[in-house]
Amino acid sequence: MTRSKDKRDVYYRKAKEEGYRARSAYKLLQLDDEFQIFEEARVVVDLCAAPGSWSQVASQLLRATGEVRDSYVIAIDLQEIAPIPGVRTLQGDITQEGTLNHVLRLLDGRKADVVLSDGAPDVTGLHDLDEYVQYELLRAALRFCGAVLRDGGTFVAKIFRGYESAFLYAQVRSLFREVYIGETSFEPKFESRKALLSVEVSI
Ligand SMILES: C[S@@+](CC[C@H](N)C(=O)[O-])C[C@H]1O[C@@H](n2cnc3c(N)ncnc32)[C@H](O)[C@@H]1O
Repeated sequence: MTRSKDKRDVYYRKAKEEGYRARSAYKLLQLDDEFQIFEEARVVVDLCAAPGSWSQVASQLLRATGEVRDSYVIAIDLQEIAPIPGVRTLQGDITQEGTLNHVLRLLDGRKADVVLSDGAPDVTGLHDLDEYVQYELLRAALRFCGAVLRDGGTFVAKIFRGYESAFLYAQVRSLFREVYIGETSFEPKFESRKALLSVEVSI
C-alpha cells in the first residue's frame, strides 16, 4: 500500500468515527486552521456540496463562532444532500443560470461571507473532456462569487492540476486581491476578496 493510500484510509476511518460524510472534511478544517475562513462568517454558499462534509464543517464552525440565529449554509449539488443542521440544501446544476437565481432568492438580499467549491466532474477518462468540465465548474463557481460573495469575502476551491491550470489561476488571480494556491501566496490583485485554491493532482 502506498503512503498516500495509507493516509487516505486514515482520514476515511477518522471521518467515519467523527461523523463526517467524507474525508474531505479534514481538508477544509486544515484550511480553516491556517486561514480562519469562518471567523466572523454568517452565510456560506457551498457549491458541489454532496455528500456534505464541507457543509457539515461550515455549519459547525458558524455555530461555534457566530450568532446562530443569523447563520446558515446554502449547499447545492446535482445530487440530493441528506439534511444537515444549519444547512439549506438545493438540488441543482451550478452551471445553470436558474440555480444561481434560486440561490439569490434564498439569500434574500444577503451576501455570502464564504463561497466553497469542491466540484468534481464524473471522470470519463477522456482527459480533454474531463478538464473542460472541470474548467466549466470553476467558471460557474466564479460566476457565483461575482453574484453572491461580499466584498472582503473568501472563495475556497478545489482545482485539478492539468493543461488548463495556468489559465484557471490567471482567471482567479485577476478577480481576487489575494490568491493562495497550496502553500503559495501571490501578490495582491485589484479586488479585496481572497481566494484559496486547493490543488489536486491530475484528473
Ligand atoms: C468531491 S464531491 C464534493 C464533496 C463535498 N465537498 C463534501 O465534502 O462532501 C464533488 C461533487 O461535485 C458535484 N457536481 C459535479 N458537477 C456539478 C454541477 N454541474 N453542479 C452541481 N454539482 C456538481 C458532484 O455531484 C459531487 O457531489
